Amino acid sequence: MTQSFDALIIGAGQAGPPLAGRLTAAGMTVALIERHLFGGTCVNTGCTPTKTLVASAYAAHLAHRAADYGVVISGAIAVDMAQVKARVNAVVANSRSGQEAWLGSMERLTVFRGQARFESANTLRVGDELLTAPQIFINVGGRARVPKMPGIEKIDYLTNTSMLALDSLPRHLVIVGGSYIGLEFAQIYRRFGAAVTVVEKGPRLVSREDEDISTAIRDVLEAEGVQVRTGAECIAFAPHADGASVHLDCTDGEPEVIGSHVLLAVGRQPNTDDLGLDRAGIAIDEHGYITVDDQLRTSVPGIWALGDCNGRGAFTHTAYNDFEIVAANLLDGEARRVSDRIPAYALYTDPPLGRVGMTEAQARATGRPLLMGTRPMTRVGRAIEKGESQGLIKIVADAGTQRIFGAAILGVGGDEAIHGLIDIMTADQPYTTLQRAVPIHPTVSELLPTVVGEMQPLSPT
Ligand SMILES: Cc1cc2nc3c(=O)[nH]c(=O)nc-3n(C[C@H](O)[C@H](O)[C@H](O)COP(=O)(O)OP(=O)(O)OC[C@H]3O[C@@H](n4cnc5c(N)ncnc54)[C@H](O)[C@@H]3O)c2cc1C
Ligand SMILES: NC(=O)c1ccc[n+]([C@@H]2O[C@H](COP(=O)([O-])OP(=O)(O)OC[C@H]3O[C@@H](n4cnc5c(N)ncnc54)[C@H](O)[C@@H]3O)[C@@H](O)[C@H]2O)c1
Repeated sequence: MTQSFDALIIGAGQAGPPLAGRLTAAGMTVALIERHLFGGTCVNTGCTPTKTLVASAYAAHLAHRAADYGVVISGAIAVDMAQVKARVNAVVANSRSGQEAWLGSMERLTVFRGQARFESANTLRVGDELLTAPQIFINVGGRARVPKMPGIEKIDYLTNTSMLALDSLPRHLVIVGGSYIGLEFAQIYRRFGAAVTVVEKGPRLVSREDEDISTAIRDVLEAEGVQVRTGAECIAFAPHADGASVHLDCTDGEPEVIGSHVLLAVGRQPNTDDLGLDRAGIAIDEHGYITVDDQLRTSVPGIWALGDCNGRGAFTHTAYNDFEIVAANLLDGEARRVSDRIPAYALYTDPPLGRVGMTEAQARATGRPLLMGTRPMTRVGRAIEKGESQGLIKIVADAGTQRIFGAAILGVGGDEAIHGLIDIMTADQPYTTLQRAVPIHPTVSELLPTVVGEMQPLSPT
């Protein structure tokens, strides 16, 4: 039997549930289909568990540094990995069950458990059920990409999902991929006491960032004992008595690393391959991302794609912003667009990297006259007082319009302090407005007016 609704939502990740809330509140009947865990990637295998692990790793790190603060710990410092995992599981379970309870209590919402597939442009199949609606919202997210790499099928590799099942310390964790996922896990497990090697095929870590930022992050990780191997262009795997061997073709260093565990962190791929998109005629790009316009409409009228699966963002806040855009356009008579979004994100190494807008390289590529200000965290009082003065602040602005183009705050509290700049960019105000504010002392944010006040013309190179 076919059941009819006003709208269907596929996926209970970051955009689907709040959209269900808005649509049902507007009086619509909605079916939401989830095949696995409520909360999707962020809650279950992404942000929430990893940032909970970051907190445990920070505690371990600080315990080892206790003497720097005049604190005496008598006896050995140990990490109980089973306890660490139990803490993660509790935080995740709490978040997931909150999400599930919220959806369960939503009037006019029917939740289906199972894999949704398109039968046509207005009908989905979920097991034996056929669901139909004039509007369909796709929020299917993504999963770890496992590229064809020589020997990969012969070893037991881990992904961000299976990493979370570990409740003992790897002897030597080899991480393939030196970007967000790889670097967060690298520092976490190094601080827990594992030997860690990061193998990155590119010439530097987090290559989307400017070179000075990449270098500063590498310095932080290496100072803690993480081995970094960049330029690893010819990676191959083979089973080994101690786990797995990873053959490298790096410009320097040993040509082989033996790891007890191998984590693949080489990017994500959208969950669009088993959705029956072709039966609805929904266009995808060459990587499987659903093609959308500036208002997140797919190539088929009445069908939208939100979150990681549309390739327009890869973060929880961008997925949530997709929900806000679609809801505003459909229900509030607004005309919000993805292209109005100022890119911002954080990398949760310690210290974290807070980022907004363009990198210096991207700003230079505009050809506009630029101003740039930088300040090492060794000249930020709050960082010195906390004994955490690694990193730097860097702000680039348009010399003509006085608008900030972008900024990076790699330093203690950088993930929070960056919001002062996100806000002024969103308000479309000149950087001089920042200099009228009276920031609180002592904070990292209080140095932002100083950095913009000291900006100098950037010579073209
Ligand atoms: C290790 C890691 C750490 C991360 N840390 C951060 C961070 O600190 N900050 C940040 O902003 N982002 C972070 N991210 C990224 C963030 O998790 C994602 O951007 C976000 O979860 C995307 O949300 P989404 O709603 O698009 O998809 P998801 O959260 O992936 O949700 C999609 C849902 O759809 C369901 N689904 C898929 N196909 C079907 C189908 N056919 N039928 C029914 N249901 C289906 C899935 O089961 C899933 O529940 C991290 C990611 C990883 C992997
Ligand atoms: N703090 C956060 O917000 C956060 C944290 C983790 C993940 N995420 C999200 O998850 C997404 C995926 O993260 P990711 O780190 O897996 O992917 P990524 O796409 O950011 O980086 C993949 C890295 O792997 C390298 N690589 C690719 N193929 C390789 C190979 N064969 N051998 C060695 N290195 C190789 C790339 O050069 C790149 O540095 C991110 O785009 C981000 O949106 C966000």
